[in-house]
Amino acid sequence: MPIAFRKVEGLGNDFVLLDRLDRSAVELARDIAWAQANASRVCDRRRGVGADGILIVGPGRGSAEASMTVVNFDGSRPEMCGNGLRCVAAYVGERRSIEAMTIDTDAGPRACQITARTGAEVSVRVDMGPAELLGAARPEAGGGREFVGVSMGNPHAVCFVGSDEDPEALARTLGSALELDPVYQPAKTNVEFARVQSPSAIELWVWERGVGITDACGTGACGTVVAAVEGGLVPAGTPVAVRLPGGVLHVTVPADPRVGVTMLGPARQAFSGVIDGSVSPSAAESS
Ligand SMILES: N[C@@H](CCC[C@H](N)C(=O)O)C(=O)O
Repeated sequence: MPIAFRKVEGLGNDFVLLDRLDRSAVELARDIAWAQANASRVCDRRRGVGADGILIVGPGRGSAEASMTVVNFDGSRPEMCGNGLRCVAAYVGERRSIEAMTIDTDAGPRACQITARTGAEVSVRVDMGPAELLGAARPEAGGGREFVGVSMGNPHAVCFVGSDEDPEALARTLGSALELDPVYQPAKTNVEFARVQSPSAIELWVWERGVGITDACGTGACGTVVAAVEGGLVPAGTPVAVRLPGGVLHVTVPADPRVGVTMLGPARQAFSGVIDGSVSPSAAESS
């Protein structure tokens, strides 16, 4: 069966979006299972469409306009995805001709507001919901560094580095081992290496659970600013520019992060296409 999709991205964190707005609960569950079983093939950058994950846009519950289910590259199902949520809001906004909406996620309903349109790019402000501080840890794989645990619905371990360390190199060399470190089992974790550049700017590299290094991570940006506010590195209540490899997200954390974190950033549809049903086997399977 041919499968129509849209390719969407937020700061280069890219997804295959499947529109399932008119599906029943049973059909939606079947499509999510298909996505989980085929994610690494569909998302393969040489043999498939190429993406960090799959977004399944289903009908909303209650007053929500839609639901978002996220599937990571490796087929796992995370609770939340900030960049994905902006992409879904932009898509639902276009389909329904609305600017404000609520999207159900596996971490709860999230309010989204389209704030601007510039050509193909849409700016979306998202209420990312409450953050939860999970405490500090010194995981074995971290070489003695301290990581602050933050939940944005999904788990993050944030490490602040000084000017003598390179956050990109640390994310690339330590990310995988930290994701799988015994301290973070069984859920595993997303891993952030951040450098505070000023009270209103943070440089950030993220190793994403179930994916690897990505160009940007919305929940990672929010979790990092929550950890920075908690540590007194940036003030609460004012926007912080989080500079990721793919661009900038603006994150505001209130004095009490349990009240709700807001994130502002772009979303864009890159192209649309059809998966013809013969997605190539992954390199691992064919070798
Ligand atoms: N890229 C996302 C996060 C996607 C989920 C993450 N890999 C996890 O497993 O928690 C974002 O923009 O937040």
